[in-house]
Amino acid sequence: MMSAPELLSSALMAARRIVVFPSSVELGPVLAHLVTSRAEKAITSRGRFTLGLSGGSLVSMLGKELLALPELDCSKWVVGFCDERLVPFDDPESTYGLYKSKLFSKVNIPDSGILTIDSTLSVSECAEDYTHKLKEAFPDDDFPVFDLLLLGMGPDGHTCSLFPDHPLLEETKKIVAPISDSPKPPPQRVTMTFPVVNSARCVAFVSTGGSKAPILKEVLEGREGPAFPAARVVPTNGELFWLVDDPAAASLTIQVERPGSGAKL
Ligand SMILES: O=C(O)[C@H](O)[C@@H](O)[C@H](O)[C@H](O)COP(=O)(O)O
Repeated sequence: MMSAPELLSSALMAARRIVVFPSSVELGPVLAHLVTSRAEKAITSRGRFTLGLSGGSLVSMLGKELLALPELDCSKWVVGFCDERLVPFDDPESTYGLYKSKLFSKVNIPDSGILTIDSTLSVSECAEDYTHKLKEAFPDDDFPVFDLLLLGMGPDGHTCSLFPDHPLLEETKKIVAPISDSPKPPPQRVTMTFPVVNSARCVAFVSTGGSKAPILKEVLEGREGPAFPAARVVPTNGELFWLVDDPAAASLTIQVERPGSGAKL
């Protein structure tokens, strides 16, 4: 018989869907469909779609795949950033700057629907200012409940700007936290905290490439010692997807889904 913690852990695993594609070519359109299907559902239920974005390879993938859709309507989207680097928007390291050139400038998201950081502030003021913007956008929630958060994972198991062994992993009160010692440059950033990430209605990780295989195995199949930040993403009431390609999934021994072409999540 399973113990209570084992039962809980197996229930959590059951809610998690690991979906493996041969490559980004097949993964991309499924990701785009996940975004638009959750958008449609959210707009029908609540009149708007709230989406949290991350940097890394997601920027180009989303730019390409969303712009390939024939009738993309983003007029009711509210977009925030799961984390952001404290650099000016025209700096090549700015996540907002990259999304602006690859996506925002080409779709009809209203400027008022894009929740950006103020990069002129100090890192702690920037976190407070971004907290204020999120509270205004989600006045009814203790922690903002995004319809969909798109996350990446670094080779060290970080997600958002929540890095292994960092005190921010234990944050339970703040919505947004400053970080000034990020192990990955640039060092100054702001990040959503776990209470926000785990409040989302749906969270989808996108992780591709063979360099992710060892960490993906540890994150998804467990390891001795403290869980990696990416493994601590377990939405309380929401869906959790891991969309990965074959090279990233190469070391996995747990059960995964391998959908055929035209799959919808
Ligand atoms: O702020 C950052 O330094 C990056 O955005 C980073 O957190 C990225 O999201 C992951 O490293 C995943 O990167 P890939 O999507 O390229 O795998």
